[in-house]
Amino acid sequence: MSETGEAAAHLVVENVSKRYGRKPVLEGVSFSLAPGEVYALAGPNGSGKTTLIRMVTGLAFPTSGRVLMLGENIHEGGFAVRRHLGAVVEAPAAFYPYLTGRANLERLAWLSGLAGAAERIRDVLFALELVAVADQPVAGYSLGQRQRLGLAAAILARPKVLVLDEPTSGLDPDGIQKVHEILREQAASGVSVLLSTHHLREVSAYTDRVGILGGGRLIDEVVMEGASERHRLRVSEPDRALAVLQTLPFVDGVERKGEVLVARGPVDAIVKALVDDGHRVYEVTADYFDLYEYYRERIKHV
Ligand SMILES: Nc1ncnc2c1ncn2[C@@H]1O[C@H](COP(=O)(O)OP(=O)(O)OP(=O)(O)O)[C@@H](O)[C@H]1O
Repeated sequence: MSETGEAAAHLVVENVSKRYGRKPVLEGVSFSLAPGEVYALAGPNGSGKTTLIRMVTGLAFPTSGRVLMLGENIHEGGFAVRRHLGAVVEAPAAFYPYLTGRANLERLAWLSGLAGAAERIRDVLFALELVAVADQPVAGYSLGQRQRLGLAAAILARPKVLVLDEPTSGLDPDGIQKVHEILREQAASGVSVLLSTHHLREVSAYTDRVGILGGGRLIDEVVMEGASERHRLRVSEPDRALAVLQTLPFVDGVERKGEVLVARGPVDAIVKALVDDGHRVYEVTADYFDLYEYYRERIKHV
């Protein structure tokens, strides 16, 4: 749950469950996104990521629970709610193949009543590096160009919530970088971004939280900021140091890995506590949090 509180949240998924016939796909999924927050959904094939994304965008209905976008129920609010939403749910997004990329965007801008459309279209085509192909029919676009046009269309009307199912699938490394750059920029300008991904190492650099789906439930939520506050410490008498750290209230988890201790918490205070207790601290290094490794451990027994 967002620390910002639900009143300020751009998106609230509240106890959402989904069944297809008698088959439960999702059960009691809840999370929320504050303005400017990036939330990644991860989970094995078939764990329900696409189903959840389709419900968040109003394309599918929950069997129970609800989805609020800027405080309004997405399934009941009609256009008034959906105008806050930009989404790429099907990859590649559907466009009129015989129209140019620019003409497709013009059509979408017209449908959403966007003011200053020509300039905005120029800007998004530039941002997604599509200027060179903007006036060619979409039928001739590569998969990567189509994917980028999908993202251009999603951000066109300046949504407050951006929802993307696997936004980098099928893209080359440059295309992946481009998409990540755009998502970061969107988040920095206050847009809440929800995406599903199998590429955890790629997104871990800018995701605020990661929800791990398994067996139809949200089995874990990783707060990335906290996760990066881990350090490896090489100390004298690691067993005794471990016992000391375990008693400190500001240490949010500590374990021994061979000859080093891996501790989560404010590193200055941790080192001071050890030195005060008579330990020698030989080495302190930031412990790179490997989201992918963590994810693999978490889903092992699902
Ligand atoms: N329309 C449907 N009717 C019946 N079952 C469905 C339907 N849509 C999805 N499912 C089932 O729901 C489960 C979750 O599917 P979903 O596509 O949401 O998973 P996913 O996490 O997005 O998978 P992937 O990583 O492969 O994209 C699967 O078991 C799937 O077969």
